[in-house]
Amino acid sequence: MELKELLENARRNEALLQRLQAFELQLLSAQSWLDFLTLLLEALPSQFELDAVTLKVCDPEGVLKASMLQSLDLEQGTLLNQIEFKACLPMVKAEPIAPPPPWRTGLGLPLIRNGEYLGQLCLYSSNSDRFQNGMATDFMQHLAAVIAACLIMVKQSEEQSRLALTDPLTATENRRGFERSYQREWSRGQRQYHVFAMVLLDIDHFKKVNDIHGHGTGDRVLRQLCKTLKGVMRPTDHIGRLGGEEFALLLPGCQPDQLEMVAARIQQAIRDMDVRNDDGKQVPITSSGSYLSVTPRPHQNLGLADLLDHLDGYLYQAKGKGRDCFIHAAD
Ligand SMILES: Nc1nc2c(ncn2[C@@H]2O[C@H](COP(=O)(O)OP(=O)(O)OP(=O)(O)O)[C@@H](O)[C@H]2O)c(=O)[nH]1
Repeated sequence: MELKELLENARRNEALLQRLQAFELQLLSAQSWLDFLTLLLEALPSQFELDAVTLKVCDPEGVLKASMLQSLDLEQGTLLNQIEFKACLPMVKAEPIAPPPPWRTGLGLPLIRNGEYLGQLCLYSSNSDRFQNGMATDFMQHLAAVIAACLIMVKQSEEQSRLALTDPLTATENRRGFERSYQREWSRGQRQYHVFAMVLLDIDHFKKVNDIHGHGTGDRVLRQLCKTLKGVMRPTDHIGRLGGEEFALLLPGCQPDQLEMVAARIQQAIRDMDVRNDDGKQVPITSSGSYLSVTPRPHQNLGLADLLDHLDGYLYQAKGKGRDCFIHAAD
């Protein structure tokens, strides 16, 4: 190789190294799946002239997928189309791989952290010279090591955020978590003219349950209630424990004409709960609630606190009507 060519190669490598280092720094500051996956699946291909990047991850228990689904909202969830979640993956080396059509060349990079094989990053190009057998892959292996470390860090950071937004007794959203879901649903509703429903419900005479049967039974009622609610609601619905025995439900896409039926179903499911006290005796449970259909409009902002205040007035009426009663919180 001539000197001029060698110098030219060295200059190209130096420029690539600098771009990789800048990219790695961005990756290291990612704290959410959205940041991490956007960098990996969108910024990486555009900054390094790749035609496609896919990620295969070892996820035998489905924990990673659940974490990503929970963190990303519906529109951001399209990022997951570029990820394959596998129960187990064969170990690969950092080397060119056969690309799926229409790509001409590909490079597979193993993601390994502390000896644990986490998955594989696949880079594809339509340039037939891009990835060739025998090529040096040390820069890219360094990038893969940083990606593997970031994958673990983001997973931990997301888990901490999830815990901060979750009620420990019932594993439903706490007030902060529910506030976040509400904000997201409100924004999505504004963009897509989506309607959603809100229900505020409260267990009747819960103080008596605690007083007569003890706090252990009271806690069991709360856990059973949330399990029951999950059974009659859609997986995309939200349950928030606002405090004590008061819960708010957010049902995206629930049409106004279905809401009364949905509320009646929830009320009946709570009546049908089979909760036992410490002596195995059945504890009858009823609840009261209020419900409302919400249509977010552009340039309007109805905060959760105002909406809950509104629902609370009707919940108070439902209690006044003798409890075991759900009321439509019409304007
Ligand atoms: N077991 C248990 N009890 C709780 C928890 N959080 C709040 N509580 C109890 O819930 C009870 C709520 O009582 P009240 O607000 O008087 O309501 P209520 O007895 O359900 O009466 P109505 O709502 O009017 O039907 C209180 O006794 C609280 O101590 C909890 O995490 N576990």
